[in-house]
Amino acid sequence: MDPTASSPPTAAIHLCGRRSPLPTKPEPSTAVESDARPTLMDIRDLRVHYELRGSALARLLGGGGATVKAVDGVNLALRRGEVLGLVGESGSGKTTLGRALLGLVPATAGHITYGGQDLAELNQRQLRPMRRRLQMVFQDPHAALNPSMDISTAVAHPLRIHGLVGSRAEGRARAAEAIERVGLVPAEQFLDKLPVELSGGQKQRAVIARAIICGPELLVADEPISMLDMSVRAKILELMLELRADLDLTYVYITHDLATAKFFCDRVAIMYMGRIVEIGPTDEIFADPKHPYTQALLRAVPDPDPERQVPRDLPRGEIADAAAPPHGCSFHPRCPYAFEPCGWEARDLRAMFERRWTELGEEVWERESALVGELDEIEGYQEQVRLKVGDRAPELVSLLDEARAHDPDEPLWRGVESIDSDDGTVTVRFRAGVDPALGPAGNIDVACHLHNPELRPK
Ligand SMILES: Nc1ncnc2c1ncn2[C@@H]1O[C@H](COP(=O)(O)OP(=O)(O)OP(=O)(O)O)[C@@H](O)[C@H]1O
Repeated sequence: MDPTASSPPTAAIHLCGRRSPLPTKPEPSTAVESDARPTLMDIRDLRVHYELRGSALARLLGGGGATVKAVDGVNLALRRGEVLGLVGESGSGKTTLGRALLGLVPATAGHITYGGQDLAELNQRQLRPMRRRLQMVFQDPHAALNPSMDISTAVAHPLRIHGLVGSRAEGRARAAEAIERVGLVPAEQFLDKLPVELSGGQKQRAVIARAIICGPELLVADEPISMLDMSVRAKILELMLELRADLDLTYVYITHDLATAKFFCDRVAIMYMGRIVEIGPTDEIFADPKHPYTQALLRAVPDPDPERQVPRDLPRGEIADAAAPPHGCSFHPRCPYAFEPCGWEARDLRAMFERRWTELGEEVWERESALVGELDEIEGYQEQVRLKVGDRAPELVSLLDEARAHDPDEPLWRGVESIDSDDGTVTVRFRAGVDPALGPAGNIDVACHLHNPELRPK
């Protein structure tokens, strides 16, 4: 099989499976090609890491602290007027990246250049005037509106925060304009209502009115339709597209839902474990995804045609612990095409044994685990595993040979450089891993060694 071909692999990926009824994608609002647009915001090597303190007992014993690399080296030029989708599984870092772009979470490192300033270097006071140009639309419109504040006060709130209105009457008039602009007409019917009196779709319109009232340039919309009824989802996206054209907005659209990303976005960036692994024009990524993870994501989208058989293969592992990301390419433990430079390490050997014993059953597990020993000791990033088994070393070498012969297509074997036995110790050495960087594959940028001419299999 050609690993760079676009046929999707067999990994199963967790995604929101519900599809929204969507109208036909509208033509782009301007004749200017998306990639000819000027840059609105330039993000360079952005990192947002969270230090976890661990339990008091763990700290007492000298451990417990860990770092979650929620965003880990993102480079991105956001173009004025585009809709950029951030797509990925839960925990891939989409929300953290979106919030970092607005200065809502501090960057650990890197640069966010906007309006001639580096947002990553500004403190909260310095960020404040920028915030009216950078707004967020949250997933849950019910939680986003204060239940005791009427709609006109809630929508006008940002104007007051930024000192952009002189009187209450002026705030109310501006709120009425914004409310009408988002399709809540006549505005008088909504101004004095409390959120509880509005439907979910109406509330999200009010939230959008609040987001546009200060004249922003960028809206980060975090799953803005996922909590709404199917019947109103498409209407909210259509409204957002209209607002983009009328108000010259740029959107970052965060979603699990590839169907809406396909409809709504000019470009999509696929995130995995804090990094963008693929980015490019939406149509091209959907037609010919380059990264095995993107291929798996697209394969996981339910097919509306009941006649078409979509394989439902078992997932090959879960998304890894963000506090201990895999070495090299963080997708390699799940990737059916992983090969020599992808970053093999001790815990991949452990995962191979776990898969083997799950497949072959209890008897094999009992016999082989007694020989291999505690898998818990095969942990973390080590370029080699040393298993001290005394005079049973030849048996263990035979077991590893047998495991390879049983499943020669298992990618791990391509990463094993050598298996040696010496003085009662079996040493499994792995090939050195390389961190994949985003590089061009046609109009798409992809972080995968399969597309690196210097590394890909000949
Ligand atoms: N305040 C925090 N403290 C510690 N870890 C955090 C914090 N916020 C996020 N994380 C971790 O960072 C990683 C990325 O989380 P994030 O919410 O950005 O992902 P996501 O792709 O938006 O997920 P979802 O789709 O579920 O919202 C996860 O491992 C998450 O547990």
